[in-house]
Amino acid sequence: MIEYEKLEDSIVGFYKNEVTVKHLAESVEYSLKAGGKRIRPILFLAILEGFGLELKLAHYNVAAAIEWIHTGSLIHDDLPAMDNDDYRRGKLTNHKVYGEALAVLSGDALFLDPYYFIATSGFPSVMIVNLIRELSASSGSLGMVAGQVIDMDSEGKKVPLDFLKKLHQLKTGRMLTFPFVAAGIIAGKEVDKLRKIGVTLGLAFQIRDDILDVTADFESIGKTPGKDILEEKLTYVSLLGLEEARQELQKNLEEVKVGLSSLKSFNPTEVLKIVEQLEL
Ligand SMILES: CC(C)=CCC/C(C)=C/COP(=O)(O)OP(=O)(O)O
Ligand SMILES: C=C(C)CCOP(=O)(O)OP(=O)(O)O
Repeated sequence: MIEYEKLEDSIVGFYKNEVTVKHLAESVEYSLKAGGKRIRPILFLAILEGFGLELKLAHYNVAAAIEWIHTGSLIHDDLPAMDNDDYRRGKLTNHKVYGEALAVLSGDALFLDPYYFIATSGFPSVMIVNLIRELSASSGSLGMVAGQVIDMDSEGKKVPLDFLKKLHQLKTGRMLTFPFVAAGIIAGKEVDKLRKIGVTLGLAFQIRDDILDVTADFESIGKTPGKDILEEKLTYVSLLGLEEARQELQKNLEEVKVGLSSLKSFNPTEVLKIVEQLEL
């Protein structure tokens, strides 16, 4: 059973107890504690359990590291130089409260601290190297950052669906694929198959976010709806329309479910529940 309090302790404990620069710790904690669905760390822990592993502190710490990079990316994504958003997770964005300089540095901390946390997790050295390689490739210039650059370049442009799919897979998909790959590395199980499932889930997740931007209200998403249209963002909805975007979401989620059910020595029940919650 995932212990959600333990997960929260791993996510905020390092900043609360070990970071001595007070306003840095406060700014990072503000964004970490603002809420958020925690889908990436929860997926990671649920996959480990699906393979029959008993969850230990080191697993919770890797889960926290995933949430740190994700939260750092949201702080940077909201900056005036990027999406210029005032609200995130139902609260004012980090730069609105702490100013742009500390917001940039808080994001920097959240991008870099995971490597310290994973390196000191106590896993065997080879496993640590593999986790670090995958996390860097998922979040840096081979993954999320590349996706964000392409996303910014694409504002106001019309491009083929394949291009948008690639963009979504880099910007959002990689950080949702990492929980699958990391769990595979730690459990010593089918990493290639898990990676494929993660890529599909990551794409589905961003299609869902594109749909919610048009259909949801502030209370349910905790951020200003309608921003994609305002900023002329390239989305599944702008390219395909709402109905086809919904169909694409469902198609990808079904593919994920089939993939999960095909894994050997794996109980997919809990992970399937998370996937089903993404249906709209
Ligand atoms: C390196 C950086 C800064 C990466 C940001 C990655 C990311 C997933 C941003 C959110 O996407 P979005 O803008 O589509 O979502 P939201 O609607 O939540 O802002
Ligand atoms: C990748 C995208 C679409 C940005 C938001 O991610 P989440 O929807 O997971 O945001 P939180 O719940 O963590 O706030």
